[in-house]
Amino acid sequence: MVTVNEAKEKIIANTLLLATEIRTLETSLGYVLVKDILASFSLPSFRQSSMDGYAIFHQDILVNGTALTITGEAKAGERSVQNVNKGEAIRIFTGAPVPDGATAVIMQEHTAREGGQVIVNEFPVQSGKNIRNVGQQIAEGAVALPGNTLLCPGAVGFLLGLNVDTVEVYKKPKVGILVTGDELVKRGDALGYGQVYESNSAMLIAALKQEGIYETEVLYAEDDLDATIVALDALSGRNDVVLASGGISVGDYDYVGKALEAVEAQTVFYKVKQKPGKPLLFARKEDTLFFALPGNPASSLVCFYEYVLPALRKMCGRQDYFLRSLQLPITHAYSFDGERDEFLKATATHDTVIPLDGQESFALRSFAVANAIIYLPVTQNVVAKGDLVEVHLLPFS
Ligand SMILES: Nc1nc2c(c(=O)[nH]1)N[C@H]1C(S)=C(S)[C@@H](COP(=O)(O)OP(=O)(O)OC[C@H]3O[C@@H](n4cnc5c(N)ncnc54)[C@H](O)[C@@H]3O)O[C@H]1N2
Ligand code: MOO
Repeated sequence: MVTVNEAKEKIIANTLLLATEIRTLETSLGYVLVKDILASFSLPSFRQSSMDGYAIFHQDILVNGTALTITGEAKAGERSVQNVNKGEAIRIFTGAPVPDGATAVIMQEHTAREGGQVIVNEFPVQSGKNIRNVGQQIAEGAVALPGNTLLCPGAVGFLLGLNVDTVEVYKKPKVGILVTGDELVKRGDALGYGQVYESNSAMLIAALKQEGIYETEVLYAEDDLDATIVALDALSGRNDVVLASGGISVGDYDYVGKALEAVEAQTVFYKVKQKPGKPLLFARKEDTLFFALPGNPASSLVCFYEYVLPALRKMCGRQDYFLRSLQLPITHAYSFDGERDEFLKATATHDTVIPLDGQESFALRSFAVANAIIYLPVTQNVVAKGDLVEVHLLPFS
């Protein structure tokens, strides 16, 4: 039996980076860059107006109400290089190239048009006003995004603006799920006495999708050692991570531990001082990781978020692999006995955390509305209303 922190350390120490691949930018959301990306040209690549108005030479404006002669027009997409001379103005629009000689753009609202002239109702005018300079966002040759950046929608847009069309990223893992339990019934089938609908595989697949992991497969094994070995062997041969659901406790029909031994996966730890999820087993065979998740649905999901998800994120190159953690005051007093740290399903608001009713490991009802997990180590087994507690935010929050 290991502590929660020991379990996390052992998992992270046994998790290696996956291979890399080249992806188009459009399919790279949620992937992590392997190397720095350099800007192959400056952004903006030309001096750009940030307003609709008039491009002028700012030193022409010596008093409020100065009149300038309009000599041309520059709209966004203008391809010819224009020029502004002293005493002149060029009508200009947002995003258009600023004519040579212009040192400021006066926004339209600060001007009045009188025939061929524009009256500038602004004084003094700063040099560079409303002009985006070449390279103001990023200069040619500079690091546009460093290696290890997790690609978000903003990153996709930024890189496309730099004409980057493919990126080298860490692959996402293939995940195999083994479902055990003779009491389980597939959805759609009639539910007999003593049976429950199999829901862990769909729940785990949903949690994987939230991480952008879509290459998943599910195998079912009846409560039988040989069947469990055959299924585990098949899954371990073609996946980076294998999640087993159920059959990991001490009952006569719990075969997952023995089957892991039979497929020569080395147990790194079995059992964690925690509630729920005590019988969690973590094993490794070469680069393949095995997590035997306790069958109780809430135990399975807590173990997924606290242990599996950090490993998956680390494999994909992420450096912030644990759930985001913060301290919040708890809204209700809570205490527990025993020697196991507790994870409580909870609702976190911007300034408090509410522990939910229904913390039993078979109950998913609380998880269905939770956006956070409260982590209470045994050293904090009595908390009063308002005490600060450690809160782990779930990915959807
Ligand atoms: N004598 C002991 N008994 C148990 C201990 C213990 O230390 N000594 N630990 C308990 C704890 S804690 C947990 S958690 C469970 C874990 O047991 P298993 O991993 O072997 O899980 P199962 O027995 O297969 O199932 C438990 C429970 O969850 C339901 N289940 C399982 N799989 C699914 C699924 N895919 N979809 C929906 N529901 C599922 C199953 O029907 C059971 O009700 O062991 C305790 N016992
Ligand atoms: O892992 Mo168990 O979840 O304490 O029922």
